[in-house]
Amino acid sequence: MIQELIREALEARSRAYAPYSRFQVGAALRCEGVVHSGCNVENAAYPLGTCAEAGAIASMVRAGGRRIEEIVVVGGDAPCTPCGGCRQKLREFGLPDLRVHMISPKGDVLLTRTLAELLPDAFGPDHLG
Ligand SMILES: O=c1ccn([C@H]2C[C@H](O)[C@@H](CO)O2)c(=O)[nH]1
Ligand SMILES: [Zn+2]
Repeated sequence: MIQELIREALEARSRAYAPYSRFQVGAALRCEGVVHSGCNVENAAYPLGTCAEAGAIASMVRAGGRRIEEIVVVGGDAPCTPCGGCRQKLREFGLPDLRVHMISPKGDVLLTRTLAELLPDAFGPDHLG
């Protein structure tokens, strides 16, 4: 189960475009049994760079998916915890109990957190009723 996500996250990371930070990130999520992945894509206009999580979410939405069931993120040797913006993007399609696994470049799980732990008292789609 998580093994496929780990494999795909590592594969995505190998395609990252990160010439400025040199920090390559990959993410892979499962939605209705289908795995979607993404990598960070930086830009010479620095603020326009996009995160790996955003790429995986865009792939899921393009395929018609709306619910993230589990996600794996891989960056460097320390757990690559999603940035604040990505936590909010995950909230759009993930329930508070969504498991976010952070793995090492070797594929070992370093840290697992729920989305609620990463983004407590989140503002989400429910607020707009
Ligand atoms: O969870 C994260 C954290 C960082 N990055 C990217 C953004 C930027 O390209 C590089 C350095 O911050 O890593 C991600 O893609 N996901
Ligand atoms: Zn991010």
